[in-house]
Amino acid sequence: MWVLLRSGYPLRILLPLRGAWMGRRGLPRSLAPGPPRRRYRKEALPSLEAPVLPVTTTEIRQYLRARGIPFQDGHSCLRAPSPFVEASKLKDQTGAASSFSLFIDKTTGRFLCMTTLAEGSWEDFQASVEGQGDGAREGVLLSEAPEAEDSEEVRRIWDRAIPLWELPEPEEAQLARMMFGLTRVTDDTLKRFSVRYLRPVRKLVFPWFSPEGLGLRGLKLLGAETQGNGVQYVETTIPRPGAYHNLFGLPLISRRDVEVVLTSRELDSLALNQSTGLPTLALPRGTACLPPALLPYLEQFRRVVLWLGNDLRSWEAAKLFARKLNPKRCSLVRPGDQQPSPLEALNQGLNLSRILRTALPAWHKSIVSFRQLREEVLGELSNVEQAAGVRWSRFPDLNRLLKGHRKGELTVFTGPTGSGKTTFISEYALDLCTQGVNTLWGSFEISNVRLARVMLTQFAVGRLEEQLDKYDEWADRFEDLPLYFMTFHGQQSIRTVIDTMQHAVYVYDICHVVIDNLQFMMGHEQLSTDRIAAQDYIVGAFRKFATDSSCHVTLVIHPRKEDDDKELQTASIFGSAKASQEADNVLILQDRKLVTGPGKRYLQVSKNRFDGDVGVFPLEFNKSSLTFSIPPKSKARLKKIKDDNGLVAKKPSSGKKGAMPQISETCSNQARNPNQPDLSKPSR
Ligand SMILES: Nc1ncnc2c1ncn2[C@@H]1O[C@H](COP(=O)(O)OP(=O)(O)OP(=O)(O)O)[C@@H](O)[C@H]1O
Repeated sequence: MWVLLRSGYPLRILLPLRGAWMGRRGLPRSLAPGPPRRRYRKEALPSLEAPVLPVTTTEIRQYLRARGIPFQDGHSCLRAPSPFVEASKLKDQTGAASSFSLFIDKTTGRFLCMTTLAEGSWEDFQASVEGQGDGAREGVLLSEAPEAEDSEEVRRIWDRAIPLWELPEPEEAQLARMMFGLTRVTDDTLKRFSVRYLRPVRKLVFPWFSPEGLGLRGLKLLGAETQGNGVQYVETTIPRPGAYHNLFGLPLISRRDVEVVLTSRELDSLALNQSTGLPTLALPRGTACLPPALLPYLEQFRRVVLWLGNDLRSWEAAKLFARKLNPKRCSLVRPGDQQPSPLEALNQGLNLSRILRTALPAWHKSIVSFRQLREEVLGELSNVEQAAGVRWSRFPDLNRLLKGHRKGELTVFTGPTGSGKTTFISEYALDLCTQGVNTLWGSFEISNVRLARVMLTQFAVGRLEEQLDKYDEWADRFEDLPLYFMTFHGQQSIRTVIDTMQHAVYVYDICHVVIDNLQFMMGHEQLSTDRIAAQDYIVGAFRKFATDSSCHVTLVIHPRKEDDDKELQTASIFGSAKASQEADNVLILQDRKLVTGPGKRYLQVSKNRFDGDVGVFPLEFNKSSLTFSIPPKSKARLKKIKDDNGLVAKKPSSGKKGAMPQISETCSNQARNPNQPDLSKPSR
């Protein structure tokens, strides 16, 4: 595979480093290729470069027409003859399919040549068309064939793994089938998909074959661990997840197939294919993301059914992925009691073809009737907890007040200068990110290095300066988080920032963007003479982005100057009331103590559009770990007392058993602090 080390977007990816994953794979030493090794990769994308404006589909079309390059319009890509085919030594002359083998992503302009597997950015494509091709091909298209050590390991594992039915002991085979829920999956199906079993570690092995059948590119190992009454699956991929672009099942797809069912797990694809006979593909990273690099492989399908799982998160992911695939050709299987995941459905003896027939079209016109919405409303009602969003693991009080972190919302966060806003919001976002919320940071004030240092310290919950020998271990784990940083620093135009965010949502399936802070977008505005109008415009742009992209935006805004002895209120947010009206949630970091609660700060949730609960809870800062979350053991036990504001906090008690560990109180919007403006009427 070829990859480019250049892109027009000011995003920097934290690429996972190698080395430590060998331990995490849990492979026996005999299978591990020698002592742990560490290789640093080059930055995939430049930092601090002037951002290049993204290209639009119209511009791509105009460019191709102006250059006399014929093209066909596809679902997510344009297809054109590949300028890389001639240069290639491959002699694939199978006619029309290979003559239009270049796929150009309509949203990003990135290209992939299916014949040579060359890929690159829109600028690189232009460079090769405009005669700088040879240089570009040699200099920019740097070869990234699977790394030799990976290939060796892939080969070693694959050779050691055997088909399930070749296990010498029938009991062992039976146990393995039970662990993976494969009792109803036949040997024929396992054979067709070339699934093997690695006995020493009791893991299933799913191969990743090159599209042209040129060999094994990678593997996914799946382990099953019992947890309570259920089973938890643990995945490991080679290469690392960010480079693992396997659409499992691709070798079984024929060029004539026009319909496919996408699943989030290989096991589901086995079940579906066996019981319906339909072409099925499993996404490499489940519901976490649909990398655009895979879209060219899905272009041939006129209909795509997404059946990703049986929870609300799978449903949300299916809706997001359908946008990329072109909703007009997508149908979605809604989770429900009678519509579990495909493997479960097979095991329960349900009719999978019938479930597929109930799939709902993903495409909605601008005006919909309740009939089209009723299934979605039912989904929310029957999954109340999931509908409340992802819950924080470090901040139970935030769960109590906000209930969770939901897609498509705008959170405005403010607090006095230097009070610890960045530090708090860093931990708040990190908490969600560790739970699989794909996060993009826009830190305009402090450098990404400093921010990453703060986050890493919070991640390790301790000072790393004093334990540098542990640095690699923590850094390796940190790099596996779905965390990305914009490389902007200082003033930026809102248009560029929003374009970058849109790009990140498309490419990395970002669900949470943190902007620290809004003031850095004010300077470049045409309207800078009227700073309040400029801020309103910017807040409106973030609001629209959050809604349209179904992505949560957390926006840090400085407060207006107020007397030091006064607490901040919603009305203290700099600018007009627009920010608090547009926001779904307003959080205020109060730079003072909650009467006798611990810590010198407290967090106030002063608006909560989801269910109206507002309230306060104290934050205790730990200087060595830079965290505000209270470690469960040392949680202060508190008893109720009233603070000046009429809000209720609880006072530390002697720590007797049974005392409440929580120190937050909620109050409904009706019983709010009289100093707060009435926010019960949403502006939208
Ligand atoms: N509760 C706290 N007590 C003491 N120090 C803190 C606390 N919270 C953060 N700090 C420290 O104060 C410094 C400033 O914190 P931070 O940058 O998070 O504040 P901020 O509110 O974002 O600042 P600004 O208003 O400049 O954006 C950091 O060194 C941080 O470690």
